[in-house]
Amino acid sequence: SESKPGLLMLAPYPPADTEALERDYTLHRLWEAPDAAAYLAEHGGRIRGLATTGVHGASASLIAALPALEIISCFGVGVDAIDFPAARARNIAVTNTPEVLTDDVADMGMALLLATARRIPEGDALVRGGLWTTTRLPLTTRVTGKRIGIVGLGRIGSAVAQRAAGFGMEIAYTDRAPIEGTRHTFHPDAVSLAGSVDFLMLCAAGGESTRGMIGRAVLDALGPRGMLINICRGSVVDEPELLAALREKRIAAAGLDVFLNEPNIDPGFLTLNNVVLQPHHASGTVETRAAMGELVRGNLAAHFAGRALPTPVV
Ligand SMILES: O=C(O)C(=O)[C@@H](O)[C@H](O)[C@H](O)CO
Repeated sequence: SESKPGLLMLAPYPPADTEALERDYTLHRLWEAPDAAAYLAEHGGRIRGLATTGVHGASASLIAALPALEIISCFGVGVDAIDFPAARARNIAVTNTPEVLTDDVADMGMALLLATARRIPEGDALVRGGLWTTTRLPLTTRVTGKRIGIVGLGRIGSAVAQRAAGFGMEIAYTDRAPIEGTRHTFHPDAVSLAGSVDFLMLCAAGGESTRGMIGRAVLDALGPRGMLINICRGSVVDEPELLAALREKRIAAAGLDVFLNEPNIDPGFLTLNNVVLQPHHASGTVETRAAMGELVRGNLAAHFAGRALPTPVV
């Protein structure tokens, strides 16, 4: 039997995190297996832990292929890629990395909002292209004092609100229900919210309950001067509708860190000049990824030592 618990990794972690895990676990790197199904058939019975990411999660079929699985530890706060009914049915613990990434993700939200409103990538391209002597960047859109609508006033949404307040912005939000103790204006749905703001910031959890919630009605309510920022999950947006709204200028612009089918996103985004694109990197700072790695290891170590889990997903 393996002296160190078998740990299956679905996607590479930062090298320092993989090295640290290697010390305490028998690592199985599924992405290196030429035939994943054959690999799981051979080694699945010895896997007690599963190390996932916010994007590479645990399906019901993968969980079924791991009869000895005890814990799923996600390198990320978003657990929409994990099949919870399948995990619960086997009493498998699930953990994630909340809080440590909140500030960086909220910072990316404001960075995308400012880059989109002030057309910073276009200005950068104009100067690099040597066009400054002949071309003027069109006048852009003010952010300070404008109205922002936050879809999902959780940890990240609240951190965005805090930053938006620093820009003197008027803050409104929608969520499943009004949030106790907040002074921001509540809207019962995203259409009503979008109709009353200049910027719509998406900070909702992914998964079935929010899939495609930002569709044509919300985009048309946001309108031809409105801008959409997405720092949560591509699945929250009806992407073909977003592409059409951007092409037809039914909304002014968008700043996007997340998409459907990452990293093979819809090529329709690549030719638009009214969208700022990022490679799902909102938590991608040295500081935050190190803290996320520590939490992943902390949860695994606690589980295998029979201690309380630091950040269980309940
Ligand atoms: O936390 C999440 O849910 C994320 O999506 C991101 O912080 C990570 O980039 C992702 O988990 C990849 O590791």
